[in-house]
Amino acid sequence: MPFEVLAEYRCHGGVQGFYRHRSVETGGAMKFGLFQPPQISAGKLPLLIFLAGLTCTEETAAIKAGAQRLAAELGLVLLTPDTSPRDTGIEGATGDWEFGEGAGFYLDAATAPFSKCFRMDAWITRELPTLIAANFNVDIDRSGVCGHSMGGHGALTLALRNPGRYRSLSAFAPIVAPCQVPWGQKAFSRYLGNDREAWKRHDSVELIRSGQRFDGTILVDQGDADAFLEAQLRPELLRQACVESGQPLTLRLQPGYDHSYWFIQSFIADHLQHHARALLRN
Ligand SMILES: N[C@@H](CCC(=O)N[C@@H](CS)C(=O)NCC(=O)O)C(=O)O
Repeated sequence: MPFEVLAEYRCHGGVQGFYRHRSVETGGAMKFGLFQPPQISAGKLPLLIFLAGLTCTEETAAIKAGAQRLAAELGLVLLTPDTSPRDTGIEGATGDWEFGEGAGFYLDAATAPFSKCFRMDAWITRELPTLIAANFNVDIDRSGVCGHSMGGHGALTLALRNPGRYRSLSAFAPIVAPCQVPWGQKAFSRYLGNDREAWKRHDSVELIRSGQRFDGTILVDQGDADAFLEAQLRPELLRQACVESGQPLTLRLQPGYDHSYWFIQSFIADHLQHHARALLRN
Protein backbone atom coordinates (compact mmCIF):
# COMPACT_ATOMS: atom_id res chain seq x y z
CA MET A 1 0.00 0.00 0.00
CA PRO A 2 2.24 2.80 -1.19
CA PHE A 3 1.97 6.43 -0.20
CA GLU A 4 3.86 9.57 -1.02
CA VAL A 5 5.48 12.01 1.42
CA LEU A 6 4.46 15.56 0.48
CA ALA A 7 6.19 17.29 3.39
CA GLU A 8 7.56 16.53 6.85
CA TYR A 9 8.35 19.09 9.52
CA ARG A 10 9.98 18.67 12.94
CA CYS A 11 7.33 19.76 15.47
CA HIS A 12 7.36 19.56 19.29
CA GLY A 13 10.06 16.88 19.12
CA GLY A 14 7.99 14.78 16.70
CA VAL A 15 7.09 15.07 13.03
CA GLN A 16 4.13 16.77 11.37
CA GLY A 17 3.79 15.21 7.94
CA PHE A 18 1.50 15.52 4.95
CA TYR A 19 1.00 12.49 2.74
CA ARG A 20 -0.90 11.35 -0.35
CA HIS A 21 -2.01 7.94 -1.55
CA ARG A 22 -4.10 6.50 -4.36
CA SER A 23 -7.36 5.41 -2.80
CA VAL A 24 -9.26 2.38 -4.06
CA GLU A 25 -12.41 3.61 -2.31
CA THR A 26 -12.52 7.11 -3.80
CA GLY A 27 -10.74 6.21 -7.03
CA GLY A 28 -8.27 9.08 -6.75
CA ALA A 29 -5.44 10.65 -4.82
CA MET A 30 -6.30 11.37 -1.17
CA LYS A 31 -4.27 13.48 1.23
CA PHE A 32 -3.90 13.31 4.99
CA GLY A 33 -1.83 14.92 7.71
CA LEU A 34 -0.21 12.86 10.45
CA PHE A 35 1.53 14.13 13.58
CA GLN A 36 3.87 11.58 15.14
CA PRO A 37 4.95 12.49 18.67
CA PRO A 38 8.51 11.80 19.85
CA GLN A 39 7.53 8.60 21.74
CA ILE A 40 6.72 6.90 18.41
CA SER A 41 10.26 5.52 18.13
CA ALA A 42 9.72 3.52 21.35
CA GLY A 43 6.56 1.62 20.41
CA LYS A 44 3.07 1.71 18.95
CA LEU A 45 0.97 4.69 19.99
CA PRO A 46 -2.79 5.36 19.97
CA LEU A 47 -4.41 7.42 17.23
CA LEU A 48 -6.74 10.40 17.42
CA ILE A 49 -8.52 11.23 14.17
CA PHE A 50 -9.65 14.85 13.71
CA LEU A 51 -12.31 15.30 11.03
CA ALA A 52 -12.50 18.87 9.74
CA GLY A 53 -15.44 20.91 8.51
CA LEU A 54 -16.73 22.48 5.31
CA THR A 55 -14.08 24.14 3.10
CA CYS A 56 -11.24 22.49 5.06
CA THR A 57 -8.40 20.24 3.95
CA GLU A 58 -5.91 17.90 5.62
CA GLU A 59 -3.92 21.01 6.55
CA THR A 60 -6.57 23.07 8.33
CA ALA A 61 -6.68 21.42 11.75
CA ALA A 62 -2.98 20.56 11.61
CA ILE A 63 -2.16 24.24 11.19
CA LYS A 64 -4.91 25.91 13.22
CA ALA A 65 -6.06 23.63 16.06
CA GLY A 66 -2.82 23.80 18.03
CA ALA A 67 -3.03 20.15 19.06
CA GLN A 68 0.55 19.04 18.53
CA ARG A 69 2.18 20.38 21.73
CA LEU A 70 -0.08 18.43 24.09
CA ALA A 71 -0.26 15.42 21.75
CA ALA A 72 3.53 15.27 21.96
CA GLU A 73 3.35 15.31 25.75
CA LEU A 74 0.61 12.68 25.92
CA GLY A 75 1.98 10.44 23.17
CA LEU A 76 -0.99 10.63 20.80
CA VAL A 77 -0.69 10.35 17.02
CA LEU A 78 -2.96 12.84 15.24
CA LEU A 79 -4.53 12.04 11.89
CA THR A 80 -6.13 14.85 9.87
CA PRO A 81 -7.73 13.47 6.70
CA ASP A 82 -8.88 15.67 3.82
CA THR A 83 -12.62 16.37 3.83
CA SER A 84 -13.49 14.86 0.42
CA PRO A 85 -12.08 13.44 -2.77
CA ARG A 86 -10.54 16.10 -5.05
CA ASP A 87 -10.33 16.77 -8.78
CA THR A 88 -13.22 14.38 -9.31
CA GLY A 89 -14.27 15.95 -12.61
CA ILE A 90 -17.88 15.38 -11.58
CA GLU A 91 -20.30 18.08 -12.68
CA GLY A 92 -21.72 19.81 -9.63
CA ALA A 93 -18.89 18.67 -7.34
CA THR A 94 -17.14 22.05 -7.32
CA GLY A 95 -18.18 25.66 -6.95
CA ASP A 96 -20.38 25.24 -3.85
CA TRP A 97 -18.66 25.35 -0.46
CA GLU A 98 -21.53 23.42 1.16
CA PHE A 99 -21.46 20.45 -1.21
CA GLY A 100 -19.02 18.26 -3.15
CA GLU A 101 -15.28 18.77 -2.97
CA GLY A 102 -14.42 20.04 0.53
CA ALA A 103 -17.82 18.87 1.76
CA GLY A 104 -17.83 15.06 1.71
CA PHE A 105 -19.96 14.72 4.87
CA TYR A 106 -18.11 11.52 5.88
CA LEU A 107 -20.59 9.22 4.14
CA ASP A 108 -20.59 6.88 1.15
CA ALA A 109 -22.76 8.52 -1.49
CA ALA A 110 -25.54 6.31 -2.82
CA THR A 111 -26.57 8.24 -5.92
CA ALA A 112 -24.84 8.71 -9.28
CA PRO A 113 -22.62 10.42 -10.19
CA PHE A 114 -21.34 11.03 -6.63
CA SER A 115 -21.37 7.37 -5.51
CA LYS A 116 -18.33 6.65 -7.69
CA CYS A 117 -15.84 8.64 -5.59
CA PHE A 118 -17.58 10.25 -2.64
CA ARG A 119 -16.83 7.32 -0.32
CA MET A 120 -15.52 9.12 2.75
CA ASP A 121 -16.97 6.61 5.25
CA ALA A 122 -15.14 3.70 3.61
CA TRP A 123 -11.94 5.71 3.29
CA ILE A 124 -11.96 7.00 6.89
CA THR A 125 -13.16 3.86 8.66
CA ARG A 126 -11.39 1.18 6.58
CA GLU A 127 -8.86 2.11 3.92
CA LEU A 128 -7.01 4.91 5.69
CA PRO A 129 -6.61 3.12 9.07
CA THR A 130 -5.27 0.05 7.24
CA LEU A 131 -2.71 2.22 5.48
CA ILE A 132 -1.75 3.98 8.72
CA ALA A 133 -1.38 0.70 10.63
CA ALA A 134 0.78 -0.80 7.88
CA ASN A 135 3.14 2.16 7.57
CA PHE A 136 3.36 3.93 10.93
CA ASN A 137 3.97 2.85 14.51
CA VAL A 138 0.29 3.17 15.41
CA ASP A 139 -1.92 0.86 17.46
CA ILE A 140 -5.08 1.17 15.40
CA ASP A 141 -7.13 -0.74 18.01
CA ARG A 142 -6.65 2.28 20.24
CA SER A 143 -8.29 4.94 18.05
CA GLY A 144 -10.40 7.91 19.04
CA VAL A 145 -12.33 10.30 16.81
CA CYS A 146 -13.09 13.96 17.09
CA GLY A 147 -14.29 16.56 14.62
CA HIS A 148 -15.54 20.06 13.93
CA SER A 149 -18.89 21.06 12.41
CA MET A 150 -19.33 18.73 9.38
CA GLY A 151 -16.41 16.80 10.91
CA GLY A 152 -18.23 16.70 14.26
CA HIS A 153 -21.13 15.12 12.42
CA GLY A 154 -18.62 12.69 10.89
CA ALA A 155 -17.08 11.79 14.24
CA LEU A 156 -20.45 11.24 15.93
CA THR A 157 -22.09 9.24 13.14
CA LEU A 158 -19.08 7.06 12.34
CA ALA A 159 -18.60 6.24 16.03
CA LEU A 160 -22.30 5.57 16.64
CA ARG A 161 -22.59 3.37 13.54
CA ASN A 162 -19.44 1.37 14.30
CA PRO A 163 -19.65 0.32 17.96
CA GLY A 164 -16.28 -0.72 19.37
CA ARG A 165 -14.37 0.92 16.51
CA TYR A 166 -13.37 4.03 18.49
CA ARG A 167 -12.54 4.15 22.19
CA SER A 168 -13.22 7.87 22.58
CA LEU A 169 -15.41 10.47 20.92
CA SER A 170 -15.70 14.25 20.98
CA ALA A 171 -16.80 17.12 18.79
CA PHE A 172 -16.60 20.88 18.37
CA ALA A 173 -19.78 22.57 17.13
CA PRO A 174 -21.07 19.43 15.38
CA ILE A 175 -23.97 19.25 12.93
CA VAL A 176 -25.98 16.90 15.15
CA ALA A 177 -29.21 16.63 13.19
CA PRO A 178 -28.37 16.98 9.48
CA CYS A 179 -31.82 15.65 8.47
CA GLN A 180 -33.35 18.77 10.05
CA VAL A 181 -30.99 21.54 8.90
CA PRO A 182 -30.13 23.14 5.54
CA TRP A 183 -26.49 21.94 5.34
CA GLY A 184 -27.54 18.33 5.87
CA GLN A 185 -30.64 18.47 3.70
CA LYS A 186 -28.70 19.91 0.76
CA ALA A 187 -25.87 17.37 1.04
CA PHE A 188 -28.03 14.32 1.79
CA SER A 189 -30.51 14.97 -1.03
CA ARG A 190 -27.62 14.96 -3.51
CA TYR A 191 -25.43 12.23 -1.98
CA LEU A 192 -28.21 9.93 -0.82
CA GLY A 193 -31.27 10.79 -2.92
CA ASN A 194 -34.79 11.48 -1.74
CA ASP A 195 -35.31 8.48 0.56
CA ARG A 196 -35.34 10.30 3.88
CA GLU A 197 -35.36 7.02 5.82
CA ALA A 198 -31.89 6.33 4.40
CA TRP A 199 -30.68 9.74 5.60
CA LYS A 200 -31.28 8.73 9.22
CA ARG A 201 -28.27 6.38 9.21
CA HIS A 202 -26.14 9.51 8.85
CA ASP A 203 -27.78 11.63 11.53
CA SER A 204 -26.48 11.46 15.12
CA VAL A 205 -29.76 12.42 16.73
CA GLU A 206 -31.65 9.83 14.68
CA LEU A 207 -29.02 7.15 15.38
CA ILE A 208 -29.22 7.76 19.14
CA ARG A 209 -33.01 7.81 19.03
CA SER A 210 -32.99 4.49 17.17
CA GLY A 211 -30.91 2.88 19.92
CA GLN A 212 -27.33 3.27 18.70
CA ARG A 213 -24.92 4.03 21.55
CA PHE A 214 -21.35 5.11 22.06
CA ASP A 215 -19.73 3.16 24.88
CA GLY A 216 -18.41 6.13 26.85
CA THR A 217 -19.13 9.79 27.43
CA ILE A 218 -19.32 12.00 24.35
CA LEU A 219 -17.68 15.40 24.88
CA VAL A 220 -19.11 18.30 22.85
CA ASP A 221 -18.07 21.95 22.99
CA GLN A 222 -20.21 24.60 21.32
CA GLY A 223 -19.63 28.36 21.20
CA ASP A 224 -22.75 30.36 22.04
CA ALA A 225 -21.69 33.13 19.61
CA ASP A 226 -21.42 30.66 16.71
CA ALA A 227 -23.17 32.18 13.68
CA PHE A 228 -24.34 28.70 12.61
CA LEU A 229 -25.74 27.70 16.02
CA GLU A 230 -29.48 28.13 15.48
CA ALA A 231 -29.81 27.28 11.80
CA GLN A 232 -27.33 24.42 11.34
CA LEU A 233 -25.97 23.00 14.62
CA ARG A 234 -28.85 22.72 17.14
CA PRO A 235 -26.95 21.08 20.03
CA GLU A 236 -30.12 20.98 22.14
CA LEU A 237 -31.41 18.22 19.85
CA LEU A 238 -28.39 16.10 20.73
CA ARG A 239 -28.82 16.83 24.42
CA GLN A 240 -32.48 15.82 24.27
CA ALA A 241 -31.78 12.59 22.35
CA CYS A 242 -28.99 11.64 24.78
CA VAL A 243 -31.10 12.36 27.87
CA GLU A 244 -34.04 10.36 26.47
CA SER A 245 -31.81 7.44 25.48
CA GLY A 246 -29.39 7.36 28.40
CA GLN A 247 -26.36 8.16 26.25
CA PRO A 248 -23.71 9.86 28.42
CA LEU A 249 -22.95 13.33 27.02
CA THR A 250 -20.98 16.29 28.31
CA LEU A 251 -22.23 19.27 26.31
CA ARG A 252 -20.56 22.57 27.17
CA LEU A 253 -21.85 25.89 25.84
CA GLN A 254 -18.84 28.20 25.74
CA PRO A 255 -19.83 31.87 26.16
CA GLY A 256 -18.61 34.29 23.48
CA TYR A 257 -16.94 31.71 21.24
CA ASP A 258 -17.74 31.51 17.53
CA HIS A 259 -17.36 28.73 14.94
CA SER A 260 -13.71 29.31 14.10
CA TYR A 261 -10.45 27.59 14.95
CA TRP A 262 -9.92 30.32 17.61
CA PHE A 263 -12.66 28.47 19.47
CA ILE A 264 -11.20 25.05 18.71
CA GLN A 265 -7.68 25.96 19.84
CA SER A 266 -9.14 27.30 23.10
CA PHE A 267 -10.58 23.91 24.09
CA ILE A 268 -8.45 21.41 22.15
CA ALA A 269 -6.48 20.52 25.30
CA ASP A 270 -9.65 19.36 27.08
CA HIS A 271 -10.49 17.17 24.07
CA LEU A 272 -7.00 15.67 23.90
CA GLN A 273 -7.18 14.86 27.62
CA HIS A 274 -10.65 13.35 27.16
CA HIS A 275 -9.30 11.06 24.42
CA ALA A 276 -6.07 10.30 26.29
CA ARG A 277 -8.05 9.02 29.29
CA ALA A 278 -9.58 6.30 27.09
CA LEU A 279 -6.72 5.72 24.68
CA LEU A 280 -3.83 5.49 27.13
CA ARG A 281 -5.68 3.06 29.37
CA ASN A 282 -4.55 -0.52 28.81
N1 LIG B 1 -17.97 29.76 3.80
C1 LIG B 1 -17.35 30.26 4.97
C2 LIG B 1 -17.65 29.44 6.21
C3 LIG B 1 -17.01 28.08 6.21
C4 LIG B 1 -16.62 27.66 7.60
O1 LIG B 1 -16.84 28.35 8.60
N2 LIG B 1 -16.00 26.51 7.65
C5 LIG B 1 -15.55 26.02 8.91
C6 LIG B 1 -16.00 24.60 9.06
S1 LIG B 1 -17.76 24.46 8.90
C7 LIG B 1 -14.03 26.05 8.95
O2 LIG B 1 -13.44 25.39 9.78
N3 LIG B 1 -13.40 26.80 8.04
C8 LIG B 1 -11.96 26.79 7.88
C9 LIG B 1 -11.22 27.74 8.74
O3 LIG B 1 -11.79 28.40 9.61
O4 LIG B 1 -9.99 27.80 8.55
C10 LIG B 1 -15.88 30.36 4.71
O5 LIG B 1 -15.37 29.74 3.78
O6 LIG B 1 -15.23 31.09 5.49
